[in-house]
Amino acid sequence: MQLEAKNIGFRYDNGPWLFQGINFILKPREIVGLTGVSGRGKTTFCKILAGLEKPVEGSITLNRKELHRNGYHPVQLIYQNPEKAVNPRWKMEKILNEGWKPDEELLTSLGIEKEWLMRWPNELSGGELQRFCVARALGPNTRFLIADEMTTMLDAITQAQIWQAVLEIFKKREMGIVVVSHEAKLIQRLCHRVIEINSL
Ligand SMILES: Nc1ncnc2c1ncn2[C@@H]1O[C@H](COP(=O)(O)OP(=O)(O)OP(=O)(O)O)[C@@H](O)[C@H]1O
Repeated sequence: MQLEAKNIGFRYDNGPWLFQGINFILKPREIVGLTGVSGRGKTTFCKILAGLEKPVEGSITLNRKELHRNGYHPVQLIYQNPEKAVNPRWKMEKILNEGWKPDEELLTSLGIEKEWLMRWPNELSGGELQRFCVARALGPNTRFLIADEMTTMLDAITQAQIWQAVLEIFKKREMGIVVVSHEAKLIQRLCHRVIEINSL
């Protein structure tokens, strides 16, 4: 099982190319850091990897097969801002169970309190909301996780708790993870290798 980006090129509308000719392979049990100057297209590349944006050139394959957007996607993306990733008209319980039903053990390891399930998204802090987005993304069919500044907005304790829970699942399930972060220390601590988007 491998996630492969082949010869990827992208530009918005008819604007300048953000990047071209990107080749990248992510394997199970691998954590890869993705860095690069702001605005070079890290988030855009993450969206392409997760099938949320179509590349203008090249292809994304999982086990050499093209990915389709119907059903639960095996490549899950977590953004920096959880508010943008949830439906504000749904209560947290519905948001959590959108793709699968996370078990108690996962909820506890992510520090999600039962009482939060009955709230609306705007009744939770950013850190509390992000825990839900992480739980939602870690369904049994997730093979690759793309963490785009996933814990950037959070304090050090919440950041550590979330990463500990994610790393446990990473080991159990033999997933692959891409970590986008401007924090050199976090990248150094988590990643087996680091790539720069400009040099891909
Ligand atoms: N929907 C869009 N339409 C047009 N341009 C866009 C769109 N989304 C992003 N861009 C532009 O594409 C470029 C790359 O954006 P992207 O968010 O991928 O960069 P990034 O490397 O992740 O930046 P940062 O590190 O600041 O998050 C930016 O110049 C941005 O303004």
